[in-house]
Amino acid sequence: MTLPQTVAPATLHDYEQVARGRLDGAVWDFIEGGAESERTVAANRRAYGRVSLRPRVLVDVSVCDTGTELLGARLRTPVGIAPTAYHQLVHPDGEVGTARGAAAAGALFVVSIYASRTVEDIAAAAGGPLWMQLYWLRRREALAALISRAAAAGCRAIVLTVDAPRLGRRHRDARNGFALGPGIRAANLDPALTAAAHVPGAGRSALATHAVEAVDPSVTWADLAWLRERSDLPLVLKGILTGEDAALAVAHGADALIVSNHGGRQLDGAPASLDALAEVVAAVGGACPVLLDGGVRGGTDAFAALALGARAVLLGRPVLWGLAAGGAAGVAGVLDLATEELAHTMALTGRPDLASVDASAVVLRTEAR
Ligand SMILES: Cc1cc2nc3c(=O)[nH]c(=O)nc-3n(C[C@H](O)[C@H](O)[C@H](O)COP(=O)(O)O)c2cc1C
Ligand SMILES: CC(C)CC(=O)C(=O)O
Repeated sequence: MTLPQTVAPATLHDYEQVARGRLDGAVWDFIEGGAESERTVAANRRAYGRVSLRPRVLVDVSVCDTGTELLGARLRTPVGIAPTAYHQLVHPDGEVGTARGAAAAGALFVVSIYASRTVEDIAAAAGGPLWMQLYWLRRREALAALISRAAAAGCRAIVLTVDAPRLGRRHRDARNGFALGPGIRAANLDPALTAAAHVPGAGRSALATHAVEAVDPSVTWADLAWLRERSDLPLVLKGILTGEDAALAVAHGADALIVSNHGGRQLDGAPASLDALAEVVAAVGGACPVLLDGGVRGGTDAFAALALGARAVLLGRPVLWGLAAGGAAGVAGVLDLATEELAHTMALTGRPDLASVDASAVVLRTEAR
């Protein structure tokens, strides 16, 4: 599928407009919405407005190289795909389309535990590195089975999301009584495990009900050893927002961290991920790569996060906009556009490669109180 002829997206928000016109209102609310007052959703975006760039001039920028390395894999772009659930909500190809788009753009794809296509089908369509994201399920044998399956399919890292011992209170989904339709399911889990996600109820989100049943809120740092015993794959922790937890993650041998507030969908009142980045990078002290997601809506945002110490940035909602707008071509379009914008910002700031995109390239002002 290709984008309609009449649409020539110039920004990621142009994809958002196309997606909005195509999606059912409750699905749209599920994607766009956040927890409670959605103030962290807003904070994520506002933070990029407080960034000033410090351009250097008379630097040879005839070639701007966005290539990078992450956990041993070469990537054409540091802009990758954050794990988001149930891609078939927005396009029939689901995560297979997303994997094709990521391959076309040379980008990392982090596959959600709630992918609506099997990890084997996704891997067959992929051309670059895939990482598998997990929530800590109460049923540990299901978790162990999925880890083995992901490794056998060729996933190169396990990403454990640590900011969701329970699901954020998402008022839009509760009001909509949001539930999954019969045609969409978590393709990599036993259907019994996600049955509750299909049962609508007035005034509540079926996904929230399901998460209470499925996810173990008692898990602690000590349990990471259990994961380590089951897999040699690098372990990435997603959802770190403080220096204290970053230091604990390093002490527990994490191979990478993702600074993330889950796109403002978990703790309303959590800081903008961009504001949390410097604290985490300082605590990690170069021990492992730090990635960031949350509110990245173009190459200039990516540039700011990279300058403040992120090795890569991940897009959540924009990838779903691209998939809804044009399947694999839409996903590739979103990633290519963000990467082109990044290269453009690198040229205009006199930073021809990512090594030169350092702290001297930006000023992040603090928010006035
Ligand atoms: C519709 C949707 C579903 C998501 N599903 C997951 C998920 O299954 N696992 C996870 O770790 N994070 C999930 N996230 C959070 C994203 O990985 C990411 O942290 C967030 O979307 C980044 O913010 P952005 O959307 O502003 O780019 C989801 C986000 C959205 C919007
Ligand atoms: C199905 C949900 C639990 C996925 C998720 O993490 C989210 O919606 O933010």
